[in-house]
Amino acid sequence: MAISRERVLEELARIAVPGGGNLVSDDLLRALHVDAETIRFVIEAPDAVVARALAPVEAEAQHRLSALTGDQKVQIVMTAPAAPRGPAPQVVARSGEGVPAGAEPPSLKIGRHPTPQAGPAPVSGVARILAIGSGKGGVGKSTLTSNLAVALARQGRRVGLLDADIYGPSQPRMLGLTGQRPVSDGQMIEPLHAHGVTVMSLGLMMKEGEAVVWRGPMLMGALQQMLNQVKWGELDVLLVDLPPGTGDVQLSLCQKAQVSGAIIVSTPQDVALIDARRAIDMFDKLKTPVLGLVENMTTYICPNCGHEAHLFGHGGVAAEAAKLGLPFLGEIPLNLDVRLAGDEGTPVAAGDGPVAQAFARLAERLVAGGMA
Ligand SMILES: Nc1ncnc2c1ncn2[C@@H]1O[C@H](COP(=O)(O)OP(=O)(O)OP(=O)(O)O)[C@@H](O)[C@H]1O
Repeated sequence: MAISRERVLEELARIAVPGGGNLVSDDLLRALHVDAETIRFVIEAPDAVVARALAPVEAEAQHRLSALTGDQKVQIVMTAPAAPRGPAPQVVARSGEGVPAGAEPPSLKIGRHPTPQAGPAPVSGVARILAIGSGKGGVGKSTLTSNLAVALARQGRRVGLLDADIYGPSQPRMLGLTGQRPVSDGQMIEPLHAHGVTVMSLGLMMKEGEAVVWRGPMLMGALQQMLNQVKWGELDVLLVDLPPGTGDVQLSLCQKAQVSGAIIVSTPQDVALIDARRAIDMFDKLKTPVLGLVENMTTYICPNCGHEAHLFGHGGVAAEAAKLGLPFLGEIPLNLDVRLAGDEGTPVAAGDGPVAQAFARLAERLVAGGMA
């Protein structure tokens, strides 16, 4: 049985932490994400000493939640803010996906302090950087990014994809790269290639079973390395798959790189749209142009009877785009093949059929508009 976000919070509020209080009342939880398949969150300790003291609390949370739900995978990450100085991030982390068993991460140390730079800089050889964002997790941002990348590559564009979703890097799985590691000569990283797309993921740089959460300067340094120490080659467009929400990664990316624009993905429900508006506000504040909105998981057509249903509503994102005076870039149907293809490592956009066509239309629109 899958349990709700409210039930997760209720259970976590029962877990006492050293010194009194509980995980919820002491405001130690970050980035809680609950969907039918996953319960994921970060426990953020004020420092590394407290993080170590909280290890039994993390274990209890893992145990309690796993006992409550048979269906959802429970992924907990413990982190403490980076120290003001020092080369390595203070990570006290476990769990995570996309990291192949047994494989060693490349020798290049990722997660150092950023090197000073005057302002957002271009990435050598990369003509455009597009940030793919969403206010809310689980709306299909990573799915859209991988499929859009493949659709653009099929139209002859030279495409790169940077998976910067540090809370759950899923691109290695979605693009069929699980088990592969990029190599590095200690200075530069050789990216991977899948379905015509040049790919790099923060997830590929981590040790097995580790989900690293950087904050502030460490995160900025890691992103800077992903942008400048990866041999991207000549690209027409680099798509950056952001974590959900409005956090440090978004901020770091827009401060460090000349981002041409952001595309916001949302499902049509009001709750998702409220979060999408927050993401749009954030990009406005960061002076990154929002190029448009995409509605995901729109119309569902029953494969058996052809009946058309709108499980999450329909048209909400187009209406919101019109209200905000932003382009509506297109809609992607809710379709089982999208998930299955993503799980199997060959995005649906690599094949034929109505969903592949929907991604192809989106890609055409971006190319025609000079955005990709
Ligand atoms: N159009 C669609 N039809 C069917 N399933 C979809 C569709 N879009 C996404 N999904 C599925 O929904 C789930 C969440 O998608 P995805 O991981 O892309 O979301 P996300 O917004 O990137 O989430 P997060 O930011 O939390 O990683 C995945 O299992 C994916 O296969």
